Amino acid sequence: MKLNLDIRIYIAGHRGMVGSAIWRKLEAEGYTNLIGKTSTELDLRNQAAVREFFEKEKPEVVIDAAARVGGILANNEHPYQFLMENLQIQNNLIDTAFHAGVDKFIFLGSSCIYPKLAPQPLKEEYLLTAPLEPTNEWYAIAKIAGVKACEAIRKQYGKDYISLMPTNLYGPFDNFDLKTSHVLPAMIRKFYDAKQKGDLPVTLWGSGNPMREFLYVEDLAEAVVFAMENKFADNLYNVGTGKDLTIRELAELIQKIVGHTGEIIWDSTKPDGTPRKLMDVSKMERAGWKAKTSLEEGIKRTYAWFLENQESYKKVKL
Ligand SMILES: NC(=O)C1=CN([C@@H]2O[C@H](COP(=O)(O)OP(=O)(O)OC[C@H]3O[C@@H](n4cnc5c(N)ncnc54)[C@H](OP(=O)(O)O)[C@@H]3O)[C@@H](O)[C@H]2O)C=CC1
Ligand SMILES: C[C@H]1O[C@H](OP(=O)(O)OP(=O)(O)OC[C@H]2O[C@@H](n3cnc4c(=O)[nH]c(N)nc43)[C@H](O)[C@@H]2O)[C@@H](O)[C@@H](O)C1=O
Repeated sequence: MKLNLDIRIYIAGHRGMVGSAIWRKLEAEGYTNLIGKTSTELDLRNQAAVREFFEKEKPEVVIDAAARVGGILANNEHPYQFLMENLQIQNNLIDTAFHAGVDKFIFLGSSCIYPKLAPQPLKEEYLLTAPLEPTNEWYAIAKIAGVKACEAIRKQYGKDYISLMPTNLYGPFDNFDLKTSHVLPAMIRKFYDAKQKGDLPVTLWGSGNPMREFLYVEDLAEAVVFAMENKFADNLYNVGTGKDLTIRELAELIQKIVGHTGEIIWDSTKPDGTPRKLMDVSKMERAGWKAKTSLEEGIKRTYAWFLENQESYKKVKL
C-alpha cells in the first residue's frame, strides 16, 4: 500500500535511464519529497561526502540506481572500474543508509550475477553455484556483494533491505553511445544512422546466436515502486519478462521498426558473452508484480524517444 506521500525518498542515480524512470513513476504516484544528486554534486565513491549528505538530507527510503554501467565491451575493457567503482558506490550507500537508520533500501543488481551456464530459466537460488560469465564477472561480483550486504542487514538487523535483479533494460534516456552502450540502443542507433545514409550495411557484434531478455525501463520503475510500497518476504527477486529471443531476431525486429533495408554484417571478433540468461520471474509474480510492455511496443516507444532527443541527448560514459 502507498507510503506517506511526503516520505523522503532518495533516488541515487536519478538522472540515469533507470533512476529517471523511477523518479517519473514516483512523481506520477504523488510522492512529493524526492531527493536526487548528480555525480558532480555528490560523487558516491566518496564515503565522507555520502555520510555528510545523509546527515543533511535524512532520507527515509533509499533506491540505489547509481552504478558504473555499460555493455559487454565496456565491461570487458574496464574491469577494474566496473568492479571498484560499483563496490565503492553501493558500499557507501548501503552502509551509510544502515547507520543512518534508513529502514527501506532497494538495491538494483543485474541478471549477470548468475552463473554463465546455470540451468535456464535462472532461479534466484542459482546464485553462486558456478562460475560467472568472464566478460562481466567484475561487475557481477560487485553486484553480488551488494546483494549479500542487503541480505546480511536483513538477516542480522531485520531491516527491509531488498535486492531486485533486473534483466537487460532499455527505454528513454538509455545510453546510445556505440562504444559503451548495451545492444538494444546500439542497434537503434546503428540502423537509424545507416538508413539515413542510404541503407548502408550495419555491422553488429558477435554471432547473433546468444539469447537475451529485455524489460522496458518504465515497467522496471513500476516494479521498484511496487517493492517500495510492499513488504517482501525475502531478499532477492528477479525482475523481467520471462521471455527471450536471439540477438539476430532482435536485430531483425529493430531493423523492421527503424525501416532499414540494407545488409547486416556480424563481426565475430567481438564477444558474444553469455549464451543465455533468461530469468525465472515467478517469484516476483507471486509477490504480485508482472511486466506488461511487449518488446515490440517498448522498442517503438524507445525509437520515438530517440528520434525526438538524439541531437540533445548524447550520453557518452567511459
Ligand atoms: N541498463 C541495463 O540494462 C541494466 C541496468 N541495471 C542497473 O540499473 C542501475 C542503473 O542503470 P542505468 O540507469 O542503465 O545506468 P545509467 O548509466 O543510465 O545511470 C547510472 C547513474 O549512476 C550515476 N552514477 C554513476 N557513477 C556515479 C558516482 N560515482 N557518483 C554518483 N552517481 C554516479 C550516474 O549519475 P550522473 O548521470 O549524475 O553522472 C547515472 O545517473 C544500475 O545499478 C545498473 O546496474 C540492471 C540491469 C540492466
Ligand atoms: C545488462 C547486462 O549487459 C551486459 O551483458 P550483455 O547482455 O552481454 O551486454 P550487451 O547488451 O552489450 O550485449 C548483448 C549481446 O548483443 C551482442 N551485440 C551485437 N551487436 C552489438 C552492439 O552493437 N553493441 C552491443 N553492446 N552488443 C551487441 C553482444 O555481442 C552480446 O552478444 C553486461 O555487461 C552487464 O552490463 C549486464 O548486466
